Amino acid sequence: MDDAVRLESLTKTYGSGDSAVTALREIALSFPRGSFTAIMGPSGSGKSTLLQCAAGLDRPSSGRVLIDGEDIVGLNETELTELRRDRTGFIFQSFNLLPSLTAEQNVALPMRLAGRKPKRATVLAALAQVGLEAKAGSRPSQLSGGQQQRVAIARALVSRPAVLFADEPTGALDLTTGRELLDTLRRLAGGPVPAQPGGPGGETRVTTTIVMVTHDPTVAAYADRVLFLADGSLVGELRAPTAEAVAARMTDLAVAR
Ligand SMILES: Nc1ncnc2c1ncn2[C@@H]1O[C@H](COP(=O)(O)OP(=O)(O)OP(=O)(O)O)[C@@H](O)[C@H]1O
Repeated sequence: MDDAVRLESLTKTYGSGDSAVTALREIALSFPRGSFTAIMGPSGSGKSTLLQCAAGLDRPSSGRVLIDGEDIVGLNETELTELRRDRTGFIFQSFNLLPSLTAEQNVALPMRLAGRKPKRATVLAALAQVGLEAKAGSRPSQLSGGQQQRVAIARALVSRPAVLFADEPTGALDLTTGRELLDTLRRLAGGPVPAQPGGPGGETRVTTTIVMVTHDPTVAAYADRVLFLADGSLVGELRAPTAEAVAARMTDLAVAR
């Protein structure tokens, strides 16, 4: 078994009776370890619902979600909390860092809140994974937006999760900063990163599995696979995507509606 995450016949319906909305229909998908997948689709197609169900933040109506081979759908609330803390990481458009804490303290916070005392070396290693070991003592106000999002990634990685879920992770960043962040994500997933003059390099390779929702074809093109959703169903996939090919598929989906 080398899937970090597997979805089997995943269906999610909100509400009931006449007002029922089926947000996901029988989705079957595998996310191999070390893969970087983008999920795209028109507004309301089920992207966020898929991410939330796969991450154990929401419960599917039927079907299975396997993380590291374990079905998480039958877990109780305590077990789900542990799963979210130990086996999955989540990053959002907003960085959600505590302004009064240093980068190092922000990264350590989830483990501390869980009553654990993370080793300093573990926290610094997570910061090193995102190229920020030199900023461990900086507070968010002393960091750029891109650096703050990297701290949020390090915080998500500190428990060495099986998978990192990202919902519009570059949404609050300018173009250049967003690209740097996507290069970081691609490096974490073990993919090739184009050489950048003066950019970071030579760091240890670690393999993370990344599942990212985005509206932007340029952002999706950083992934090694793009999945397309429409009306809750999986309607296509592109491997080794280019921004142009992704944009063309999205136009086709909009026309088909
Ligand atoms: N809590 C909820 N209660 C009822 N319906 C919901 C709920 N959350 C989502 N939906 C519905 O489920 C469908 C899928 O929503 P979802 O947010 O997953 O789509 P999305 O592709 O992420 O959209 P967007 O790109 O606009 O963020 C939509 O029809 C939405 O209205």
